[in-house]
Amino acid sequence: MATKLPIVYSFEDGDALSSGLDRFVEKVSREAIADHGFLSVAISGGSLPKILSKKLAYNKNVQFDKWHIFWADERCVSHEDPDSNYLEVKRSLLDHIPQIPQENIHPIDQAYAVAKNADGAATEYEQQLKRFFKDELPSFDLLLLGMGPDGHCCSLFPGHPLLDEQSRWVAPITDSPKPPPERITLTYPVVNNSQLVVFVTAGDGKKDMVQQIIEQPEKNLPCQRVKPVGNVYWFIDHAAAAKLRKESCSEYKL
Ligand SMILES: O=C1O[C@H](COP(=O)(O)O)[C@@H](O)[C@H](O)[C@H]1O
Repeated sequence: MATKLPIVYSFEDGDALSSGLDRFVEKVSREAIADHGFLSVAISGGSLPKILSKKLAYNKNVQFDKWHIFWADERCVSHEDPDSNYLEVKRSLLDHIPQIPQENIHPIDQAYAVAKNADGAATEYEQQLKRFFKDELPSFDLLLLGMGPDGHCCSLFPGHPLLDEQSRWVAPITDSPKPPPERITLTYPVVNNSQLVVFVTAGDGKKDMVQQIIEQPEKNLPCQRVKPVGNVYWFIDHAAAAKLRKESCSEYKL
């Protein structure tokens, strides 16, 4: 079977990137809700939540009351800690959208996180997924992922044994090269059973890695191992796209 190439959209600046992403997410949400009544989405931390929320948090055309929000990875810290991916998504998105029912927001368990018990937190999060997806391998409508400067996504780091995890849906990590060391992450069986994956990244500091990931597939970096059921999209700004060949980018149209 032919390998599907990622679809790359490059935008003039941060504002244009957020607007383009907003329209795309609105469309994915509308289609998922029309198809099965809800949108299941897992979101990363890092720089993504702010870029995502800039426009989406004020979008009145999205049926947020039908959203179920999960985390693609999380750090084992309290929900009030500045390192918490939950806190970042809460502040930038959830606090502006009261329509999302509290029971539709699915963060990591606080007690395990505060105790830095990554194994307990991963096991408990897997239970949350089992309840929501009725014991079937999770099939998110949408994964919104960031990309670290080393090419990591979720908390799946280059060269780490977790890249080969096949049995757990959510895995603990206690030696993350990027602090904090204790985290949990979705694994590839779940990531690659998603319907759509959207990578979002911006800035000059990401341009070398974006070029490698898009134009040197043989590197087998963590972001390159993401092969969902549907397409992989990249939403980036011109600064992050600076080293890409023109042919690597597509015209953005919905
Ligand atoms: O540690 C993490 O880093 C990545 C990338 O973050 P960024 O700030 O370079 O965008 C993020 O996607 C992941 O969720 C987070 O835990």
